[in-house]
Amino acid sequence: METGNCKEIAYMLGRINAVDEGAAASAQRHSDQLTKPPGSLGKLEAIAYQLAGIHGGLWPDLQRKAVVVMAADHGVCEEGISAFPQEVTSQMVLNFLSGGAAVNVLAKQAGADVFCVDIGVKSAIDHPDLLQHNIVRGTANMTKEAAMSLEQVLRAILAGVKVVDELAEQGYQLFATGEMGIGNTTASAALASVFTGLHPGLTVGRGTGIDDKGWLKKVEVVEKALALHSPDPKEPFLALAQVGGAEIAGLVGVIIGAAANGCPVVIDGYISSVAALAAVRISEHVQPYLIASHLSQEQGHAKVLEAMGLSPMIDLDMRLGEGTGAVLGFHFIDASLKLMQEMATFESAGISKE
Ligand SMILES: Cc1cc2ncn([C@H]3O[C@H](COP(=O)(O)O)[C@@H](O)[C@H]3O)c2cc1C
Ligand SMILES: O=C(O)c1cccnc1
Repeated sequence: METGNCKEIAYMLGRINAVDEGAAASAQRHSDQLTKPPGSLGKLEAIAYQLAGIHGGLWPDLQRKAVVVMAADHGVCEEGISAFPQEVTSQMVLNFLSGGAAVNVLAKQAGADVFCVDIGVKSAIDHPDLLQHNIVRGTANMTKEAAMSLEQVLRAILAGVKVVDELAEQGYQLFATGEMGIGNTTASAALASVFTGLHPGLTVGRGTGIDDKGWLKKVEVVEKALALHSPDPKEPFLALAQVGGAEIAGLVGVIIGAAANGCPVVIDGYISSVAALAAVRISEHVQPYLIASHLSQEQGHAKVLEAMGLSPMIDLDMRLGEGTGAVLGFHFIDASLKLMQEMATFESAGISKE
């Protein structure tokens, strides 16, 4: 492994501070004085305590929001595991850049900005708004060889960290993970099996909408890749190289970067959650910075979230990715903070507690 990049990642991990439990406890004390039975706002309360803990006081300003969409291609597409052709990855990149994708619409509504990154797209795309961080022109077919080298994984992670460092420098305070990569639910299922120990029959989903026959094939493909590489769950960097994807590694960097900058990061669906689980396996210190947004329809998502001790805010039967669920989650984060800041207390409203 290239020692320079290893050192840089170790340095990033060292920048992650423990959250302030005292601030989280003060947030809860404040919340318990508001005109509602304690705990009755459920996860909206829990999120507020978590945000106070991350911020180190009451209340963070999270006006400037960014969703980072990592795009990459997958060699495993050769095995016929997606309902859509590989070209859709780069076609969708252009769609993100012209503002026409679902995530663009939802981000605009939530007051967030979309940043699209070429981290592993097969052919170069020349566009002034595309963040150019390509580390591989499409991964290799994981059923035949490692998807990437360890070096490429490290470079992808560092690229994700760099993107977030620059956005944090520009004043962004809240991040969401998004991705685009035809075939990436196959890589995600393989990694989910590695990290949870679940059989591919429980981690492989329908992705873009494959039928029963396609699903059986996809399970076989993941089984074959796992049999070839025998990835070790205790070696997350290597597992990412063997059966991962460049956008998944890039999102690991986004998550580490957000935590290192003291910013909460909202996790989207299956692919993003697998990236978050890989990040947690790299360093458990990132976990307190994670907020799960929605429960994807993709089989295995609930188990991946459970493995990190996360519980999603919403379940809208979505299965799109791009960061769509995470950006919807921004609304609930805003709602949580507004409630804490604007509700009356029992005392100020003259309401009896007992
Ligand atoms: C038009 C279109 C837009 C998308 N936006 C996200 N995805 C999602 O579907 C892909 C994963 O599914 P699979 O593993 O089955 O290929 C990813 O690109 C994911 O972001 C899309 C897929 C399509 C077709
Ligand atoms: O949950 C997701 O992120 C997802 C599910 C299916 C297809 N693309 C993304």
